[in-house]
Amino acid sequence: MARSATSARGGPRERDETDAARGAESPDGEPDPPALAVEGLTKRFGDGDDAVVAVDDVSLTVERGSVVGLLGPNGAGKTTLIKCALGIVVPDAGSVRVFGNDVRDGRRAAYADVDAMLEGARNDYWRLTVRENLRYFATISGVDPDSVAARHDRLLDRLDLADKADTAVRDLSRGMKQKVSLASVLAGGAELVFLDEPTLGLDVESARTLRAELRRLAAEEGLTIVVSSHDMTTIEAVCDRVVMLSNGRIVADDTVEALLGAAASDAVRVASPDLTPETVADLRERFEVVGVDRDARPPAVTVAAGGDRIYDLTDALRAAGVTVSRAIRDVYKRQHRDRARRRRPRVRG
Ligand SMILES: Nc1ncnc2c1ncn2[C@@H]1O[C@H](COP(=O)(O)OP(=O)(O)OP(=O)(O)O)[C@@H](O)[C@H]1O
Repeated sequence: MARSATSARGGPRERDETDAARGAESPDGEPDPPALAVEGLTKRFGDGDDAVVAVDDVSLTVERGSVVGLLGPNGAGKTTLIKCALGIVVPDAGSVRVFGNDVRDGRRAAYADVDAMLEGARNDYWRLTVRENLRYFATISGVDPDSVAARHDRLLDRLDLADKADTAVRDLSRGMKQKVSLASVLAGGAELVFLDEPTLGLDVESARTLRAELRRLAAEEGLTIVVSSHDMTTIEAVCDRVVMLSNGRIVADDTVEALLGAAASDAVRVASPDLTPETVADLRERFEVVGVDRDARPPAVTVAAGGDRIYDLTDALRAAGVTVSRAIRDVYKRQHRDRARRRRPRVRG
């Protein structure tokens, strides 16, 4: 994947650390609008038979202070969705509101508190030291770097980079460079941060460290984060909520616990008002259907689809026009436990 970078923030403005600590309610007592509200977003690339609908009528709200994961296989539309949200790619249809500001009414206001790391990296300046990079990115974000010096110290400390603060980035390991990328994105005090495949290219250990530090930073700094990944481990470790994309559409939106728990248990109980006997029959041809609950509201089907098979399942559901309301694992576990108990032979003494 190409290395690219962005600063989605608006033009220069005076800003200090008190901005970042804004409350969740406006002075008139009205609840603040969500950090991100995307409505009916569609983006098509190409024309005719070659056209690809990368993002297909996606609506999504991200509340302030939440950490939301966009999960899906390569080509699912995660990067395009993020680029549309950032105004880097112009959608064919739909609207994007950032902290209540419609981006069509003015990018500067909408993106003043937003920053992003795209496609796994940010173009840090390898000849500059770590701290110089943070000061540089704060400056181009419109923030006086001296006013956020304490924040930079804290970031370096949290990311275990303090003793590398005066080292040129080119002399750091791949994992450390990635942490500098993350610190650079956070250097200007953005409140809404998009991280597209933040652990891309990292070895297992570095990825684990970055995930843990990201989770901690999100909690400590009260950030709103949208993280995209094809890797469930990253989403599971960092996010509260997961939005699963397949072929440009949202096929599931639930807590990480519910959705990834379902995948880990090798089965998914899918509830949807769109489930019909025909859909279930189609699913039986490709998957092991271990339970059908037609009387549930909405109806539900439990399908064996562990690991990457969950992507096949979401594709099949999407092809059948089924939008998943909920996916959970406990019912499946209970069913199996009960079935196993029924099958267990009695041992006579
Ligand atoms: N600039 C472009 N021109 C043409 N097609 C594109 C362009 N950008 C993305 N696409 C296509 O749109 C679809 C979604 O791509 P996108 O990069 O958004 O997916 P993704 O989920 O981020 O996957 P990956 O992790 O592989 O980047 C893919 O079929 C991709 O080939």
